[in-house]
Amino acid sequence: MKVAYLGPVGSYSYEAAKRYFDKDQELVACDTIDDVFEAVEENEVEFGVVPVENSIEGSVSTTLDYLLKSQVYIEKEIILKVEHYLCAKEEKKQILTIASHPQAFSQCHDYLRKNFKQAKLIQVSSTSYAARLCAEGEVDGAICSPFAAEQNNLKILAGPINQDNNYTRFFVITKSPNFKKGDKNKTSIIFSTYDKPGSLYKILAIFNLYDLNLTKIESRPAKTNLGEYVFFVDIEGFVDEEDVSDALKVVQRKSTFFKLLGSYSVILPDE
Ligand SMILES: O=C(O)C(=O)C[C@]1(C(=O)O)C=C[C@@H](O)C=C1
Repeated sequence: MKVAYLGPVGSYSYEAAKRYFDKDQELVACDTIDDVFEAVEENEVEFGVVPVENSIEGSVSTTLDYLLKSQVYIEKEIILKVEHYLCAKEEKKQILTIASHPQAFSQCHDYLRKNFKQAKLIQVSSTSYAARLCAEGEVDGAICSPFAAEQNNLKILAGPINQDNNYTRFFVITKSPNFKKGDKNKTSIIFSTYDKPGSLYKILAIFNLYDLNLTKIESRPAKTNLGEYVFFVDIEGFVDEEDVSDALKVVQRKSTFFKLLGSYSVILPDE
């Protein structure tokens, strides 16, 4: 079985994939999140692993947009504690350019403002690719994990340099889902509603009626007209539970658009 992830080896997406899949699965590195979704959609791989949300920086919009437009489902959620380090080829090198993923730069914003206000920040597709560029001498420093630093023979100059409580959620996506219940379960949907007073309130009232806890609600542009939105909602509970399935039936009836993204269990971070 093949599993696509945002590569190269040593990205946090790689670490997330390693947490869920065992050695028998072949991990296939992709250059971008778009490539991961396309590899799954085009049946080149059975599964993909993509970052979806970070506790400091919020949602990964590319992932949300693909969840909306592609025919893939969420099979599992993996939460990782993310600790970023500033790494370089040599300890004494002056750091004028630093490469990393935009999410990682945001998660280390305070440290960078304080210590590297003058440095040029170069956004690249993943933290492990940043480590590779640094090893190749393209940039002076990289923000990445200790594992990515080790893979690329980089030295750790400082870290963890991210803000506290830095966690990222990853989804395992697939075209043929096998919704399996675990200890901690969630169900994710996308819906849109009418452009009328109280429409969103009425949908939220359904969750209230069935006593369901929402763990996330976020609006994204529907990409139709300015001011039209879709809502991404995560609900605590599994689709085979009566309250969840009954609530979703009513939500679907009251929505102008409805998509079930999946019902899945969550792998919590190692502390
Ligand atoms: O660059 C990586 O290592 C990734 O897996 C991407 C990503 C992200 O997009 O959120 C994953 C986890 C961290 O929050 C920073 C970057």
